[in-house]
Amino acid sequence: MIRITKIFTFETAHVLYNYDGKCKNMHGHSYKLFVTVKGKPINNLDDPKNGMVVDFGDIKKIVNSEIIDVWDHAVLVNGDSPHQELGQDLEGKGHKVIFCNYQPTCENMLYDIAEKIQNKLPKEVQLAYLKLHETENSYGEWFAEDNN
Ligand SMILES: Nc1nc2c(c(=O)[nH]1)N=C([C@H](O)[C@H](O)COP(=O)(O)OP(=O)(O)OP(=O)(O)O)CN2
Ligand SMILES: [Zn+2]
Repeated sequence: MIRITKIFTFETAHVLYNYDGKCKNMHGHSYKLFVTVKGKPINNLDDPKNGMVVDFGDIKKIVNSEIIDVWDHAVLVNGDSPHQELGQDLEGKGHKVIFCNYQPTCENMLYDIAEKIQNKLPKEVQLAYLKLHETENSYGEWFAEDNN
């Protein structure tokens, strides 16, 4: 079994409803996301993907379409909180708003990312690990063995 990792960056704003610190204010991060999948490398001379667990390019397509294209330069708001109104106001003024059904912390974003990616991976490949940096010094991790 081999693990392979692809790294992504995206620029996203968020606002934490009822948080007791500076992040109750809308602000942005240059998020850095590490996506690690595991599987057995293909061993077949006739397969163009010979030697690969999965083509890095295929991971890129999945993560881009599920996460990066959706969240990049958007603002994440907790749609299950009074911030729903704030989000609607911004959206009405032409801004890109993502209404989450959770508080958009690093932790909850990881759960969401894991669910979205797992649903799209080929069946012979498993999501093994995610790491999401909010800042250079603050990050969360998701491990398959903790969540399956
Ligand atoms: N457990 C969590 N704590 C905090 C989260 C979070 O998602 N999970 N988020 C925030 C803020 O959104 C933001 O990330 C600020 O975090 P923090 O590390 O406190 O910010 P700094 O600017 O001090 O970061 P440095 O990298 O240390 O400069 C708050 N807490
Ligand atoms: Zn933040």
